[in-house]
Amino acid sequence: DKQEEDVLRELRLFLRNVIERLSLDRRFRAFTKPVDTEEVPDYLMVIKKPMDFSTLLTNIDEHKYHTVREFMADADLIWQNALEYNPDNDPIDRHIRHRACALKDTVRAIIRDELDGDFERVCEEIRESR
Ligand SMILES: COC(=O)N1C[C@@H]2C[C@@H]3O[C@]2(Cc2nccnc23)C1
Repeated sequence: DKQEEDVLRELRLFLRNVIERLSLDRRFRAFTKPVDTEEVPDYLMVIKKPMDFSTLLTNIDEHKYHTVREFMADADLIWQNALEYNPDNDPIDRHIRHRACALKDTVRAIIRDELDGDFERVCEEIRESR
């Protein structure tokens, strides 16, 4: 109904704003677009569900996320994939893992500080009612 659509629209606005702020952070540049599987031919053999900020935005615009929890499941893939694909003890891998951990902490801090628990509970109620 109208009020429920207003809640879901507010959710999309919040999620878009989170991604926009992450995309402005130069530490997270490697996470803004899908890993180029022509440059990295084995990527899809290792990583079963690639994810990046541009794909999250597309998913938001396609109304794929009805709760912050559903969004977080995909957002977490970004840093989880980076830790999985870049495990080596060399400076390049360690650098991207450091950024992946920074992304994990930053997303959690934004959600903790800016998401009202009552708002997420309303989103979960709407999703369960459908
Ligand atoms: C989130 O980003 C990543 O997990 N990666 C892993 C890939 C391996 C390495 O760095 C990435 C891109 C790349 N392209 C060309 C040659 N080598 C690389 C970015």
